[in-house]
Amino acid sequence: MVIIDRDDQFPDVAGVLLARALWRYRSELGPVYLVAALAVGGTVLHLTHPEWWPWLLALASLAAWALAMFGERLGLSPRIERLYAAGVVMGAGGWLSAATALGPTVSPLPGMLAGGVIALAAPWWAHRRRRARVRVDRQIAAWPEIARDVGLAGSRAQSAVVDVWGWRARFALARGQTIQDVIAKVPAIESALGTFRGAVRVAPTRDGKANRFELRVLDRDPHADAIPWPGPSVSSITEPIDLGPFEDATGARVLLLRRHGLFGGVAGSGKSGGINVLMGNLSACRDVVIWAVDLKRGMELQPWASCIDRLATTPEQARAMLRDAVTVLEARAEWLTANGRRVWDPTPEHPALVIVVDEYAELADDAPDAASDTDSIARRGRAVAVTLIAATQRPTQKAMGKGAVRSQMDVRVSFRVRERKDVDLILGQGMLSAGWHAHTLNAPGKFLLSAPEHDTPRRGRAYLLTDATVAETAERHASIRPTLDEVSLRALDEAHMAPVSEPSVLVAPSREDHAETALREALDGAPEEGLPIAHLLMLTGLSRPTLYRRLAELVKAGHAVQVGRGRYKASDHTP
Ligand SMILES: Nc1ncnc2c1ncn2[C@@H]1O[C@H](COP(=O)(O)OP(=O)(O)OP(=O)(O)O)[C@@H](O)[C@H]1O
Repeated sequence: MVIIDRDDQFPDVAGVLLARALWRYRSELGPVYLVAALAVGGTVLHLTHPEWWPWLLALASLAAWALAMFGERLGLSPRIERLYAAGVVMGAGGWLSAATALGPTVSPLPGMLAGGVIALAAPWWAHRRRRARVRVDRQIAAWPEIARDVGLAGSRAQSAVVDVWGWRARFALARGQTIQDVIAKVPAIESALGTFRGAVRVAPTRDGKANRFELRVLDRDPHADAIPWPGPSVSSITEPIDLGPFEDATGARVLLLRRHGLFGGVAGSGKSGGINVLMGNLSACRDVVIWAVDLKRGMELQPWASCIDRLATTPEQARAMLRDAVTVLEARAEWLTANGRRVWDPTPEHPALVIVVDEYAELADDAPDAASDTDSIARRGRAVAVTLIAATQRPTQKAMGKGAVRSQMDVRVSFRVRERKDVDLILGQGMLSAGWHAHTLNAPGKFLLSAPEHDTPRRGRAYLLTDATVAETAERHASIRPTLDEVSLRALDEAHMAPVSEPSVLVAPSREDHAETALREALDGAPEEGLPIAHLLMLTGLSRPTLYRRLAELVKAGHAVQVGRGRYKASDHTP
């Protein structure tokens, strides 16, 4: 409000206000300014240089042609925008040359000017990007004030662009301010800019300068629709796995070699979807053996069974599997020491072992005595490429067991959480206040990724695998799954030999001495607890990889079952 008393210089103040309004609304008033410029220009040129009209016409035609052909270089990317710009230039130039030759008041020039302006101004006023640009310019102009109000005084905008989702701008920070300060102020910035909640993103600039940041304000959510999985992004565990795109369409790629991972989020937030993306990629890697624990009776991971070397669906199986994983870990560590090596480099012959545990809390509840094994894997698994991926709703210390498992998780993927404090639980202490607002994720599959190479909160959306995609992918990848290496298998056999009781039915090779028949007979005659690999090797005379491959095929075909701890029997056998 402006209060003017009699002694004030009213015309001055009104003039300033009017000039300000004319400047502030320059974009909306653009067509009016053009009409005024044409009328004045036409009058002056008619009075001074009426013979210039052919030049003006030629110039307008040339400019219109250039805009139509090369307007993209001036930022007029859509064809319709280039044609509009060319039309305006041609219309204005044509009118100006006519007014220069004949005089602007000669009929029908005034009518043409009025009609032309109305026709061309309508799309100008309605144009979405122009209006967005104007809004952005105003918000950027107001930034010094906004910055002061939200506690970032001294920061300033350097550039801004409007894009399909909204706009983004690059800012310079005042001395001593950091990007973490900005991230912590995101809700305040959203309020000051008048956006909807969750519309503002803050990220480092591409050059990585500590005193710069990029602000992104979304009008539309790039993650509004589910994103179909495009297929595996890796063929080796040594490559980073793409979980889904961030909002700028770059992939949320994360390396899982020598890293343990935690996937957290409330029921229905898309954890299992995230695990499916992971399984789709891991199963495509020839240098990974996958073991999995799914105590929901295999509901989630069963569709991947043909790619999973060992699937535990009961607490006993899980306990045995984790004990075996520690055996593998120790054998590999010994082998590394004996061979003067520091780390286990995964290859198809020496694969990494990744153990995926769905709903980790059930494991901690139903098999609490496995805690020391998970603890060992978490602490000592990295060098020997034995890693743990846990999915859970709330990774409280109770849900994660008593050990150090949670603190050892290097990769954290947080889907939506119910309460703010759960952010720190999944992503780590202090992450909520550092701006990792997983409680604001508003659709299943949206996640925040924290890993050594991902240290700022960027929203991703996991790819979605349909049931048909899972079935088809699992079937395709089943044939390329590797078996464990000799070092690990030998250690497992040795560990299993000791407590193995003799089979209650003695199984002899068939009369034809055919390995295949021997294997079927051995499985048929196996005791309830199954026959160990060592016995099957002895009975069939097959090489270890062939035996494993044949067993996997028999299991897949439903002729044999893995009873646990490297023991097999026929699926329909009667001991
Ligand atoms: N990435 C995604 N994109 C789109 N929709 C998804 C995505 N992930 C999951 N959904 C949808 O959300 C639903 C629940 O997802 P999901 O079963 O993965 O959740 P969850 O967190 O594993 O839940 P629970 O803990 O109960 O198993 C799915 O049925 C699916 O329709």
